[in-house]
Amino acid sequence: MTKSSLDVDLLVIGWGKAGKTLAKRYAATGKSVALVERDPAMYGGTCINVACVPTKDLVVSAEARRPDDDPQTYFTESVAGRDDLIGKLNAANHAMLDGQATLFDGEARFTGPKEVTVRTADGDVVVTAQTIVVGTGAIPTRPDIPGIDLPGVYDSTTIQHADPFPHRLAVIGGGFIGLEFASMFAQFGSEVTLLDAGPALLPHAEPIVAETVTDVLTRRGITVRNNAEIRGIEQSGDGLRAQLADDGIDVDAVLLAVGRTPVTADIGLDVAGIDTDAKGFVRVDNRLRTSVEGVFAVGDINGGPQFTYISLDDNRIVWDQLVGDGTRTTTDRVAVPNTTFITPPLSQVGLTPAQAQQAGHDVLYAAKPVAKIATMPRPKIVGDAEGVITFTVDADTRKVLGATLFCIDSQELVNLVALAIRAGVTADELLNGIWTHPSSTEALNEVLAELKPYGS
Ligand SMILES: Cc1cc2nc3c(=O)[nH]c(=O)nc-3n(C[C@H](O)[C@H](O)[C@H](O)COP(=O)(O)OP(=O)(O)OC[C@H]3O[C@@H](n4cnc5c(N)ncnc54)[C@H](O)[C@@H]3O)c2cc1C
Ligand SMILES: NC(=O)c1ccc[n+]([C@@H]2O[C@H](COP(=O)([O-])OP(=O)(O)OC[C@H]3O[C@@H](n4cnc5c(N)ncnc54)[C@H](O)[C@@H]3O)[C@@H](O)[C@H]2O)c1
Repeated sequence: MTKSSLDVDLLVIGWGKAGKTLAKRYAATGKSVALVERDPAMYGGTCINVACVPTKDLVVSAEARRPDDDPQTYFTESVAGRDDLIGKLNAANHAMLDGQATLFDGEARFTGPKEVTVRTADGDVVVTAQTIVVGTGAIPTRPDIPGIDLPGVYDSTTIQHADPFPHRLAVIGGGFIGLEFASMFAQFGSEVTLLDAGPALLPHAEPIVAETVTDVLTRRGITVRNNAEIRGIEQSGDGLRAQLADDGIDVDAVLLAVGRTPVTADIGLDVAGIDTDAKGFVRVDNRLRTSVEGVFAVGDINGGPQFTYISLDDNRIVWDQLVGDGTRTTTDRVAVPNTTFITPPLSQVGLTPAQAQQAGHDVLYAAKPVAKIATMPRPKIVGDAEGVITFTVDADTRKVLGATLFCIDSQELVNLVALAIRAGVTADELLNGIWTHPSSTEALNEVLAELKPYGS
C-alpha cells in the first residue's frame, strides 16, 4: 500500500447537504477543495439516497395504490421506481462535483488537529487543510432490545428493500420515521402496529392535533400502542414475535425507528481534540465552530435539528465565515417549520398555544377540522378531507406565533406561514389575503376568523 499526501484549502468529510454545497461553492471561487465519501451508494448524502427523497417517493406510490393491487407486487414495482430515481440522483450528485474538487472514495479519520487520513482502495492519503468541515451524518440507533439482529428486523434504510413484503409489521418508535413508515406501509397493504414508549403520540403537539392524528392512523387500520415496553424480539414460526411487558405481537417484520445516532465515534475526533457531548454530538458554538480552530461540524452530528434544510442552513453559516463577514449564526433561525409525511402531511411551525402562554403571550387560538372548512374545497376535490388546522396568535399585536397544519398540501402551506411569522404578518393580513382558488391556502380565509382567547 502506498501513502500519499495532499494539502487543500477546504476538506469536507461526508457528502451530505451542507458538505457538498460548501464544496461546490468554495471550489467555484478557485479554492482547492477535497471531499471524502466512504460509500459510493451515498454520493449526495443520506437525504437523497436513503432518507427524504426515496421515502417520499415510496409514500407517493403507497398513496396511489388501489385496494385491488397485490401488496407484494405493488411494493416490488414501487421499490423499482424508487431505485431508478435514486440511481439518477446519486449519479447527478457525483457529476456535480466531479472535476470541481478532489473526490476520495474512502473512510476519513482525524490523525491530527488539522490532519485527516483517508483510507482508499489504493492506499492511505494524508490530507491537511486550512479549513475542515465534518458532516458525517447519523445512522439509525440500535436500541438495547434482545433479538434486533434477527432477519426481518429492519431499520429505515433496509426496510425500503424489504423482501418479502411484510404483511404484518410492528413499528417501534412513534417519531418522524415511525409515523411516516407506519402510514406508508399501511397504505401498501400491511397490517401495522405502532409501538411507542411514550404515553401518547406527538407529546409536544396540541391535544386536538395528537388526537386527530391518532384517530386518522387508527381509521387507516394502524393499531397504536402507547407506553409500549418492548422486552425482546423472537423467532416465532415463519415470523417474529415482539414481546411486550404484558403480551406479544406476531408479525412478519419489525422496523426500528427510535432515533438516529451521530457518526462520530470512529473518526478520530479525540485525536484531533474535537469535543463531543455524552451522546456523541460534536460540541459547536452558534457559528458551528468546534473546539479546534478551523474545524466546523455541520448537519446531523452537531446536535441541531436533524433536517436536510438545517444542514443546508449550516452551509450558509460556515460559508459566511469563509467568504462573508462571519455574523450569521444558528440563533438567527426563526420559525423553522417541519413536516411529518403521513397522509395527509402533518406540518408545524412556531409556538403551540401552550408554549406561547409559557413565553408570556396573551394567546388567541383557532382550531378547525379540515372537513368543516367551507372556503377550502381542495381537500374534497383531492379526496382527502382528513385533518385539522390550528393557529396561535398574540392577542395584543395579532401577529401569528404558530400553526399546525394537518391537511393535504401542508408541506407547502407551512412555508408560507413560516414566512408570515418571520415577517411579523398579522392574523388579519392572512385572513383577508387574496389566495388562489381552489387551493389549500384558502383555509387562512376561514380558520383565522375563529380566533378566541386560548382555553375559553
Ligand atoms: C428515513 C428518513 C427520512 C428523512 N426524511 C427527511 C425529510 O423528509 N426532510 C428532511 O429535511 N429531513 C429528513 N430526514 C433527515 C435528513 O435526511 C438528515 O437530517 C440529513 O440528510 C443530514 O445530512 P448531513 O448533512 O448530516 O449529512 P448526511 O447526508 O447524513 O451525509 C453524511 C455522509 O458522510 C458519510 N460518512 C460518514 N462517515 C464517514 C467517514 N468517516 N469518511 C467519509 N465519509 C463518511 C456518510 O456515508 C454520508 O454519506 C430523514 C432521515 C431519515 C433517516
Ligand atoms: N419528515 C422529516 O423531516 C423527517 C422524516 C424522518 C426523519 N427525520 C429526522 O430523523 C430523526 C430521527 O427520526 P426518528 O423517528 O428515528 O426519531 P424521533 O426522535 O423522531 O422519534 C423516536 C421515537 O421513538 C420512541 N422510542 C424511543 N425508544 C423507544 C423504545 N425503546 N420503544 C418504543 N419507542 C421508543 C420515542 O418515544 C420517539 O417517539 C428525526 O428526529 C428527524 O429529525 C425527519
